[in-house]
Amino acid sequence: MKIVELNQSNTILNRYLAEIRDIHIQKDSLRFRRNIERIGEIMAYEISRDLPYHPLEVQTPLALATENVPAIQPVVATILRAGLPLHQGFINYFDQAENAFVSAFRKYIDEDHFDIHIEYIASPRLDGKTLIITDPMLATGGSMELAYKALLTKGEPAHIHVASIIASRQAVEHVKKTFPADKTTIWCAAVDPELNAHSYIVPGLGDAGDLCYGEKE
Ligand SMILES: O=P(O)(O)OC[C@H]1O[C@H](OP(=O)(O)OP(=O)(O)O)[C@H](O)[C@@H]1O
Ligand SMILES: O=c1cc[nH]c(=O)[nH]1
Ligand SMILES: [Mg+2]
Repeated sequence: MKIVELNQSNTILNRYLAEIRDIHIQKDSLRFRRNIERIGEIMAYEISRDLPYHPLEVQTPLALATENVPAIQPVVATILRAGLPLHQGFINYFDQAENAFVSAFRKYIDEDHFDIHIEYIASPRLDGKTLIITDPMLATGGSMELAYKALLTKGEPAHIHVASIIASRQAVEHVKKTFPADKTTIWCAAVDPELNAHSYIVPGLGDAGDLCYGEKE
């Protein structure tokens, strides 16, 4: 399975990544959401390199020009709620994309134990399409796996791009085990080494959903 770790290259993405991790800057929730959206735009640009292309003739005021443009538009799926600003970044670039939404949230049984609940799915048919599943945090990988399984009820995609901003090493291994190796690519801005007892990514950034939209009860 191909795994792309974008912070291994020096680009402006690393500035936005540093800002969403920063305990002081991340308190500005408008900036936090906008940084996540900007990272989504950059990830969409990077993933666009992997799409099929075909030549398109366009009429300029002076003559015909030919440009190679993406031959397909992906389906951009996201996991509510923290995925929303990342999703917006993706569709800023893939502006003709179809969209899918899945809800997944951790329901804690006690401090360190939780079940993941999927209660909502809205998706087009996925057969033969390129599916991008976006979620800023890939901690255990459980939400991503369950969201993918829920999306499979809408058909079998031809290719799957898993796009997360911060993934734990453990979650990358989990996706490798639970997604089809021959047609899945993992894209992340950073791979972090650990999970804590609460299954939060360390160093990570904290709770992405709460930082975007406030604490939930
Ligand atoms: O890899 P996992 O261990 O499943 O954890 C990652 C999930 O946790 C976060 O969502 P959360 O459950 O906090 O919901 P929220 O977006 O409503 O805050 C995040 O956006 C992922 O969906
Ligand atoms: O580190 C983590 C893990 C799950 N969800 C988050 O928002 N952050
Ligand atoms: Mg959350």
